[in-house]
Amino acid sequence: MSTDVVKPILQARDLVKRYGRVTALDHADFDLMPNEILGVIGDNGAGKSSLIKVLAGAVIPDSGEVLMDGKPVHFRSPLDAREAGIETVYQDLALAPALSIADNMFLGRETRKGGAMGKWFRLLDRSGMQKRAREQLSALGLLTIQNIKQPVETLSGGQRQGVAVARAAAFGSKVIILDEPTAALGVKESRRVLELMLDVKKRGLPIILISHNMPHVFEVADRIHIHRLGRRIAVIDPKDYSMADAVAIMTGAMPPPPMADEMAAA
Ligand SMILES: Nc1ncnc2c1ncn2[C@@H]1O[C@H](COP(=O)(O)OP(=O)(O)OP(=O)(O)O)[C@@H](O)[C@H]1O
Repeated sequence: MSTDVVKPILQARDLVKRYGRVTALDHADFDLMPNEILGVIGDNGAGKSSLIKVLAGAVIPDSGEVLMDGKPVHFRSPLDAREAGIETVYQDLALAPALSIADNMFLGRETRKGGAMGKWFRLLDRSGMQKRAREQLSALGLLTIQNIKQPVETLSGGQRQGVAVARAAAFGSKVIILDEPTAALGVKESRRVLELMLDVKKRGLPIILISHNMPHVFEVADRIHIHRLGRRIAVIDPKDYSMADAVAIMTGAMPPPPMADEMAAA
């Protein structure tokens, strides 16, 4: 057996975030291991979004620290987190409906043509972007989206989610955060998005999955972080607990198991 200790790729320690009198994060900890899908569950208002926004650079905590590969990082904006390799797909997806799939994939990160003319006129490298978008979608098995020039508004909800996840996978070099990726989808579309997540994981990118959908979380997550009243109260292996147990821990009806494995990993 290998004696190497696998270290978390992304961590948070002792995060506190207050909004006036509301304490959204109350000394919250977090650990994401390389190459895992980590489910994050918790009741409404437990502080999941606040936690994820700190990790994504969208919220600056009052205190506590975030570490990547064991080193403290100080995200002042979502751009800082993106530059560190963390890509977040929020529920609203932030896609531009009238733009094509390829344009959406490169939104805000357009590549420009080389050569004197290209540089002078800052010409977009449309064919290059389309080629990369096609490669990315096909690598993730999303080839049913046939035409890369098709406007995103003509796609189904599941296909849009696919584009958003493919974009995150294309640019996220370290971590992908998915906030309720299946919330607005039907059964078949949800299935494709869950498969897509497993594909992304197979390609070596860890995923943080925030979801209220227990069957989805239990289906794909390697571990489940349970958040309650602003902090992590447990991390469970879905093989060892039932969904009913997870909900009971989440709502305080059942005491959380000790955090021993987390202590060892830290
Ligand atoms: N920008 C804000 N201003 C004021 N209060 C906020 C803000 N963001 C979050 N809160 C409060 O902080 C607490 C935690 O909210 P948060 O959205 O992080 O929880 P959540 O677990 O993601 O909830 P949900 O599952 O309902 O989305 C809640 O009481 C919420 O009302």
